[in-house]
Amino acid sequence: MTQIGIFGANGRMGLALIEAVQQSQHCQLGSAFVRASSPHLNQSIATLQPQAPGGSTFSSEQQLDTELDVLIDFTLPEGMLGHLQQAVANKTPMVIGTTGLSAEQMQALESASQSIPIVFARNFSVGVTLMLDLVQTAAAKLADEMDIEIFEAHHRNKVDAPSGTALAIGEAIAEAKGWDHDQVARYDRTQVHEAKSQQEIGYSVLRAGDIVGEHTAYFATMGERLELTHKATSRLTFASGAVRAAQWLKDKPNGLYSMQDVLGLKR
Ligand SMILES: NC(=O)C1=CN([C@@H]2O[C@H](COP(=O)(O)OP(=O)(O)OC[C@H]3O[C@@H](n4cnc5c(N)ncnc54)[C@H](OP(=O)(O)O)[C@@H]3O)[C@@H](O)[C@H]2O)C=CC1
Ligand SMILES: O=C(O)C1=N[C@H](C(=O)O)C[C@H](O)C1
Repeated sequence: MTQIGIFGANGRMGLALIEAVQQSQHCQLGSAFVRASSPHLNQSIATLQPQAPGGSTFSSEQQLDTELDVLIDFTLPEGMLGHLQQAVANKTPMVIGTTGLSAEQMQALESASQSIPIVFARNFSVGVTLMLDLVQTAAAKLADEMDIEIFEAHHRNKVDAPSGTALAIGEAIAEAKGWDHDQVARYDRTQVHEAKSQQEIGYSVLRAGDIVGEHTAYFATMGERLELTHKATSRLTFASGAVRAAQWLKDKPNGLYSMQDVLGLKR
């Protein structure tokens, strides 16, 4: 049995991860960590997640259990970096789904992967993992005059924008086109008083209600438009993917892995 430690265990994804671990035949909930200052510290997990093992309680992220096989982090960038240092100090593999990382934070994650094995994915669903491959095929095969735009929609509480998944889709397209993503990404057109350029990936964002996560890549030209869309309707989809990644990661050598590696979809 793989013993899993979950950071941010009281969050939306944390609670879904507890459920996914419970559903897994190969994993067990080792620890459900919350901040040392959290009102949930030492509380019964069942008060927030009825699927939790009976009698289990939230514990402090400052008291990492060395018996854990894999740590999972879906928090915020600053929190994730602290947890990453703890994982490196304990030599414990880590699955990371936190989005909104800066280039420097991403670099810190990459250098940590020289010391421990890490799976990092901005979307742990099977559908989006496949979509990253499909958009690369479309970008490489469709004519250069195709306009490329990416739309994403999420719940009102999401704090980063565009979503990590939207950026992953854009980066995959830029790679297939041989473009520098930072040069071609357009996040805001309000100050741009000119027509769309041929080498431009436009992003648009919607935040409303309880939308779990929707992404569309558009490839459009005169008279036709191809849309590739993924819609997640349950956080358990991401959580099950992350638990699958944790099980896969357990005995891997140090390095940075993607969900494409986990699912065997790497080109
Ligand atoms: N890769 C993927 O497939 C997916 C990624 N995500 C990403 O996961 C992350 C979490 O999303 P979600 O669960 O909706 O967010 P929530 O706000 O519901 O939960 C965030 C959790 O992180 C904790 N946290 C925040 N900051 C810190 C910190 N500095 N130190 C320690 N803990 C901290 C919070 O603790 P507290 O309550 O005490 O503030 C809370 O437990 C986001 O980055 C989101 O984009 C989400 C879905 C899928
Ligand atoms: O914050 C979320 O909810 C989600 N975040 C990830 C992202 O930023 O792409 C993945 C998913 O779409 C849900």
